[in-house]
Amino acid sequence: MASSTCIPSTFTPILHNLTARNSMTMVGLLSYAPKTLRPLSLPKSFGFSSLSTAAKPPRKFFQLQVRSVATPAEAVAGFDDMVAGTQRKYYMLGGKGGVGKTSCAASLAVKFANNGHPTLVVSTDPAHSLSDSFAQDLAGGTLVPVDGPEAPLFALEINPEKAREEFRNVSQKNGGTGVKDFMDGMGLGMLAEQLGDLKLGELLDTPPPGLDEALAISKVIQFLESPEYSMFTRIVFDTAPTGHTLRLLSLPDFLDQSIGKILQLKQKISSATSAIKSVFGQEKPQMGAADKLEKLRERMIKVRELFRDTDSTEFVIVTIPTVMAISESSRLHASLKKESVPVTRLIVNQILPPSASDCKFCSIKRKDQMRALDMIQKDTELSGLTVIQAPLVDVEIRGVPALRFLGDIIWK
Ligand SMILES: Nc1ncnc2c1ncn2[C@@H]1O[C@H](COP(=O)(O)OP(=O)(O)OP(=O)(O)O)[C@@H](O)[C@H]1O
Repeated sequence: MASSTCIPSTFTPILHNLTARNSMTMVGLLSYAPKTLRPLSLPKSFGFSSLSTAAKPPRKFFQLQVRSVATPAEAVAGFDDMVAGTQRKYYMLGGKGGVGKTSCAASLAVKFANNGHPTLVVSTDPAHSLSDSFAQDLAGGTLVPVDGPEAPLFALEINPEKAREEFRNVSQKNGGTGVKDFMDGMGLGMLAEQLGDLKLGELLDTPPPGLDEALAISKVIQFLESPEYSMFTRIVFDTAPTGHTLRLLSLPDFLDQSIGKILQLKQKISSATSAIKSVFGQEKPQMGAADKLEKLRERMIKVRELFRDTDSTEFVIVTIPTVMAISESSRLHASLKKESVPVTRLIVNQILPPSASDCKFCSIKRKDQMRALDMIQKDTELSGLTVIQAPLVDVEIRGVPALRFLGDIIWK
């Protein structure tokens, strides 16, 4: 089957060279025709084997060597399903550190935008790399437009520390030392002892791992409630590494419980202090903060619902072909399944191309990778997932053209 596509005429000589060496050279560079276009038909079933960099972009995307590697992604991934409809959908990409979560998330966001979806890509990983991936400064915790794609694409890097600080302030006013001091001052020591039942002190002093992530996602939900965000029909999350994600899944329940207790206590404090106030004329505790806490609790419940909503949400696991990464992905999938989080796709990233067999080191490495891929087929957790194989390319995936390039390989 041939697919019609375009090549910038300014780069034709390079294409000719490549074509002369190998007639299957062209697939990867076709998407990167920026201004002057010339239609060209090429077989769709060729994959990339490597990409080499020239001095200046976008030229580097035209020095591409392609072999007739059938891209397994093609038959199974179903990007058409992902892009269909204007109802808002959320995609969460997660996996072990360094496997390519950010690159895959950013490439998906670019692809959605280029398919007409106003898209938001959000990083909730405390170690943000979206800015690096888009080669643009996206820091600051607000919506930043990404230059390049056809439909609007915005990025948001949530600052989890700031979110935690906010939470801490609010909680302290309601049930932490703020309330404790207040109650001690009021001679309400007995009531203060009830604070011992709360896991709140523990929560504030040694925040459970994953709290940052939960708060970051809760922050996103807060943003999404505002009209400014209503335009987005696709929202892609670049999440923190596996450990955080697993802890995050159990966290909403934990926080929900803790906050529920705080709010009950607030009720008691409120009635006790109003009685005292009527005698001594003291100030009431600040109730605005409790409302904020209630809001946080509501958002936590929404986070939990969002993660489990099969109609609008999909969690995509990203891995690499090593035994360690695949074992971790298997555990991640088991945990996601247990929590009823919808998962259908597994991206196996950074697969060495067959051409790597020319080098002894690469050839051994590739054999290892093939064994790891076999492991997926035998793994009871992973074998049922749609596996998308993405090649290791020999240039860093940075900037919208590069992400578009990667996106066209992965998301088909
Ligand atoms: N298929 C690929 N081919 C070549 N390089 C890749 C590929 N995928 C990712 N990379 C590179 O690997 C590095 C790590 O990728 P990325 O930041 O996407 O991983 P991550 O899983 O988000 O990492 P972290 O867990 O640290 O956030 C980057 O330099 C990226 O350009």
